[in-house]
Order: sequence, then structure tokens, then C-alpha cells
Amino acid sequence: MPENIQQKIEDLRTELHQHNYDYYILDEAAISDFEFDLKLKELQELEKNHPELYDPNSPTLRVGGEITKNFPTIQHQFRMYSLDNSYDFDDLEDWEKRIIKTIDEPVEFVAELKYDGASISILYENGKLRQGVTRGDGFQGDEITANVKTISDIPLTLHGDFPTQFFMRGEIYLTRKNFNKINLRREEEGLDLFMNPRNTASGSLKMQDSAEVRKRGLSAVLYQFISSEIPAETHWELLQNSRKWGFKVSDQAKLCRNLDEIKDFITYWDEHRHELPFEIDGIVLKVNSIKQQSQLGYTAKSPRWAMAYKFKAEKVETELLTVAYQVGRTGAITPVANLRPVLLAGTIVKRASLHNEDIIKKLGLHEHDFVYVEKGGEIIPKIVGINEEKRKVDSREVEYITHCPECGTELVRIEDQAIHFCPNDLHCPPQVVGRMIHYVSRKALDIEGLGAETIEQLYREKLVENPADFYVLTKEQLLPLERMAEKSAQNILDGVEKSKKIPFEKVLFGIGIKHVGETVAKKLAKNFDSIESLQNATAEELIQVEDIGGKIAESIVEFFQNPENLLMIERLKSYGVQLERGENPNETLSDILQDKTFLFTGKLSLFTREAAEEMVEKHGGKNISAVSKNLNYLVVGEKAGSKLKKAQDIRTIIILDEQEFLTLIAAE
Ligand SMILES: NC(=O)c1ccc[n+]([C@@H]2O[C@H](COP(=O)([O-])OP(=O)(O)OC[C@H]3O[C@@H](n4cnc5c(N)ncnc54)[C@H](O)[C@@H]3O)[C@@H](O)[C@H]2O)c1
Ligand SMILES: [Zn+2]
Repeated sequence: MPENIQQKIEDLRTELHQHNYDYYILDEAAISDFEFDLKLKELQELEKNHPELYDPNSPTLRVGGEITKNFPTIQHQFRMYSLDNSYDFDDLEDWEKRIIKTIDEPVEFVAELKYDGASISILYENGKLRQGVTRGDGFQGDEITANVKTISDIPLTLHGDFPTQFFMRGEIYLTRKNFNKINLRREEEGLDLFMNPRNTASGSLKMQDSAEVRKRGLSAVLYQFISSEIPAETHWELLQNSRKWGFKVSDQAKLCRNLDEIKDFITYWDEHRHELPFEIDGIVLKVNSIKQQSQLGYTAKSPRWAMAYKFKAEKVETELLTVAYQVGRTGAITPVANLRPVLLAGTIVKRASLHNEDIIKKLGLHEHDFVYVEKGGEIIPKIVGINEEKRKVDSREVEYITHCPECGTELVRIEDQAIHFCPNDLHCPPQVVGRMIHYVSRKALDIEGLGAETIEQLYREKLVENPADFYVLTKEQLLPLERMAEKSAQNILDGVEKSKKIPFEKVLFGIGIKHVGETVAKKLAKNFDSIESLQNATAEELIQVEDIGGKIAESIVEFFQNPENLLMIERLKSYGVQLERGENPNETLSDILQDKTFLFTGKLSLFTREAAEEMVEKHGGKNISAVSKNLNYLVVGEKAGSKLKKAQDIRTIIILDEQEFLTLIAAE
């Protein structure tokens, strides 16, 4: 055997292990699924011809996922397999032939959508949800029951005539709408955007705080009943029964009597999948009869009675017309490729995001190149390659801009993010307008009537330049504006007036301090009773507040060093905007914890972290975020880790369990 074959096999195994890790653990794939599957097939072929190089840990024999250390590990009573993949009808015909060899009676199939999310196994006992576990490595997974319970598609109690104990398997996914919502919020808060719904769903499931998981708005579909005794003859019947017991079962699943019906189903959904409110990456086919399923059995990695048909990411070629640079509300520059319009995945694509300078360099993009555009897992189409044969000899490489296209200021690049910013945040037009739009937004000052378009108009007419200017607008100024009737003008004035009652924490969010999102603003308003006390706080003092890190603290200090910001604050104050905490924001119950600081760590079971922190505040105490000499009490739940260790080294810190904490606040 040539040595290079052994090397080749080992290289492929190493490479695929790494891709599995990126995909399942980091939720950040480096290559497309199609490329991954090609490499896997290549390895499969090589291993088949060289059985002497067998390795039980080969990626061809194991489910790619792993368990994490963040949750209790649970053994699966029934192993969770992967699915074999096929990409064309020939593969399917081969599969059917293999089935017919084993089964000599007619075979029916159930065709289902292949939801692109994360799989889950849920244990039900006596009609109650008992436990939710991820697939993990197929043998054992992470116990994430609390997170699973936040998903409204998953019933907590069943109805009808359900078996006493069984597992329900399904997929947890994000609709496109909720995915976009999450990203919009992240954009508002200046956070990096998530890449696609699949890895966002899978990442959300692994969050420690189930209240945060709930906010993600996950969906679920259940597609498999599992127990040692199956109360039906067919998979189809099981699906219908599951629906009766209260499970959300796919409405699109279809019983198919032969391969032709399967092909029709596949062709239909390949074309119409973009009309679904969620993403699918293919179709799953399952042998309908439970008896036939057990006759067929399993390979090392997947059932022989099921097969995934994967859609190819659609790819088209088109010409790059220009590269434009957009300046966002936060000053971030996004390069965008303007393309000759082309039909892709059901929509006309005219533009593709180029993300940043590094990506453009990596592509080696030249002016007027013919590029390949793909719509894969991501919502925004992306350029995945260049047809260099069509490049003209004299064409120049695309050069990244050095100055802001809106205001001419020299751009700065934040190294670890590979993104360019326009630092002129107070005078760069999109940033100025963006800041005002943010100020009136629903979660900030919530000024109805003032939409993005009106604000842009007001800015063009030089009537407003920062949020304080809204408070001196008059009807005489508004009425001459395009499409502005008496009634809408009055609406704006009323809205502005009403905003003077909006509480401090929302104003703090609204004035647009970089990195101060909704949650941070709330925390700040709890810890500082007025804009003055916040203004006077040093970075060290700010870091003491829970969830406030160095980056946020620095940005707050910087904000208050700018005279223009101070002037705006002074003006807002003079117009009556709430720049201090109102009366009685959260009533106090006692002052027994006066001057005492608290920190909670580990998995709490008697109360949630939020409730606990609220109790501390209601009794006059303060929550801080790190173990230091300033900490008086550390309250530990299950599986407390590094914070507990650190606290044990500081003798002045009192360590309590949850019950002791309750006793402490109950003491008079
Ligand atoms: N790009 C990368 O780097 C990379 C790395 C690892 C894996 N992957 C991709 O992931 C695939 C392997 O992942 P996998 O093992 O999760 O297999 P899979 O995603 O191909 O198929 C199995 C999974 O499909 C899901 N599923 C969705 N709808 C279903 C339905 N109706 N019935 C049954 N199952 C349904 C289940 O979660 C099940 O676990 C690879 O083929 C590859 O495409 C990509
Ligand atoms: Zn600018």
C-alpha cells in the first residue's frame, strides 16, 4: 500500500474532525456542507478500499457532535444517529435497490422536510416533559431541560391517550423572522451579527440563562417517536398520534408509495423552500413500516431505513459592477458588491455583502470580475469565487477605501474585528441621523410619528441635528415639509411632549452611548440615580456594576468627556426629559443588606439569578460582577466553578448556599 494513501486518510480524518468541531461546538462552519460531504465521501471510499486502516474514531463512523462541560451529561437510552446523505436521484435509486434486496414486500416511505436546526431528544413520563437532551456525540448529550421548556412549540403536558414513557425527537430551529429580529437587536446594541439561523438556534440552546434562551424565540418540530414498545405499525401513524397528544408535527410530511412520488416531493420543495418561514437544507425519507425499519437496521452512523436528500446551495455567475461602501448608524463600513441582476434561489439578487477588507483580499477581487454568488445558510447572498478566465488582462484589483464616503474622515480599522469605522460619530451624516432614529425608537424614547424618513427630512432641512433639537420643533417648521399634514405634525409634537415622561433607563439607552444597549442601560440606571452620578463615575467604579466590562466603562467615560454630548444632556434636562431615576423604581423592603455586596454563581435552583439580584436590591444591597476584596457575599448554586475557588482565597468573603441566602434576607 502506498504510504501516501495512509497519509491522505489521516489528513482527511484530522481535517474533518476540525470541521466537526467548528460546526458543532463553535457553531461556525469554515466550509460549506457540500464541500464537507464531498470530503467525507472521499474518506469513506478510501476506508472501504483499505479496511486495514480502520479507526473506530473516524469521522465516517461517528456523529460529529460532542458534549460540552457546561451542562450535566446524560447517556441516551436509545442512540441518536446521523443520517446518510444523498445529492441526486441516482443516489436515491441505489438506496431503494438496497432496501428492496432486504425487504421482499412493497415499501412505503414518509417524506419530510429536513429542518435546519439542532436535534433534541425529549423524555415524557406520565404525560409530563421530564428531560431534554442534545444529540451530543450520539451516545450522550447535554441535559438542557430548562432551555427546552422555554420553547412554546414543545408541550409541557400531553393530552389524550399517550404512552406512559417515551422519547420524542425533533429539531429546534429559528424562523427567518426571529433570526432577523435577533440580528436587528444585536445591530442596535453594536454586537456582531449572527451568521445563519442554524448556528444561532444551536448556540442559543447552549446558553446558561434560560431567560435569555426564551428571548431568542426558538421554534420546534417533532418528527420521531421512540420507545422500547412502539404503539403503532407505521411511522406515519406515530406522527398522527403524536399530533393528537399535543406535539407540533410538520404539516408538510407526506406519505409516498414509490420513488416517483418521492421525486415529486423533492422537486416541489427544492423549488418552493424559499416560501417557507424557516430554512430547510433538504428532505428526509423514512421507510414507513416499523417492522421493515427494524429489518433494515443501522450502519455505524445512521439508520439504513432513512436517507437525507440534501439540496445544493444554488450558485450563479454574474458580473461585478461596482463596490459601494455603506456607512452604518454606528459608523461601521460595509463594502457591498453591486452585481448585474441575476435570479438566485427565488429572488433577484443585485447585491452581495463583501463583509470587510480581508474577505475582498482573500477573494482577490478585481474590477468587473465575473463572480459566483451563492445563497447558502446565510440570508444575504455571498460571493464564493471568481471566474478568473473571464477577467480582462488590464483589470485592476479592488482597493479598499481609506476615507469615509459620507464625510471624508479618515477611517480607522479595529484590528481584532477586521472592520473599518468612521470615527466622526457626531458629524458623519448617517451616524447623526442614526443616532436620532435610535433616540425615538420604541425601546428608547418611543416617539410615535417620528420615523426614519421624517428624521432624514428634518435633518436635510437643517431643523434637527441631535435629539435635543426635537424638543424645540414647532408646527410652523413641520407643516411645510413634504407629505406633512396638520394631523401628523401635531402627532409629532404630542409624541415629543410625551417622551418627557419616559423613565431614565430608557433615556440612557436612547442617548446612544456606544456599547450601552438596553440591558446595560437598565443596570446603569439601577446603580446610578442620575445622569450626574453616572457622569462622575470613574471607569473603575463603572466596572463594579454587573455586566459592565472595560470596553463599556471606557466608552461611557469617553461619552461624558465630549462637550457636545454634555451640551445635549444639559439641553435635554432643561426641556424636562427624565435624567434621573423616578420615585420608587423598585420599592425597598428593608435595609438589612445596606452597604453589602453580592454575587451569585453556579446553577441556582431555588430562584433565578434575576430574582435573586432583585431581592438584594430590595433589601438595600448591591450586586457586583466579580470576585474581589469588595465582595461581601458569594452565593453559590450547583457546580460553582472558578468564582467559588477565587472567593475561598479571600478570607473576608462570606460564602452562602441558596437556603442560607434566603435565611439572611428573612432575618430582621
Ligand atoms: N460545513 C461544515 O464544516 C460541516 C461540519 C460538520 C457537519 N456539517 C454538515 O452536517 C452534516 C452532518 O450533520 P448531522 O450528522 O447532523 O446530519 P444531518 O444534518 O445531515 O442529518 C441528521 C440530522 O437531521 C436533522 N433533521 C432535520 N429534519 C429531520 C427530520 N424530518 N427527520 C429526521 N431528522 C431530521 C436531525 O437533527 C438529524 O440529527 C454533514 O452532512 C454536513 O453537511 C458541515
Ligand atoms: Zn463619516
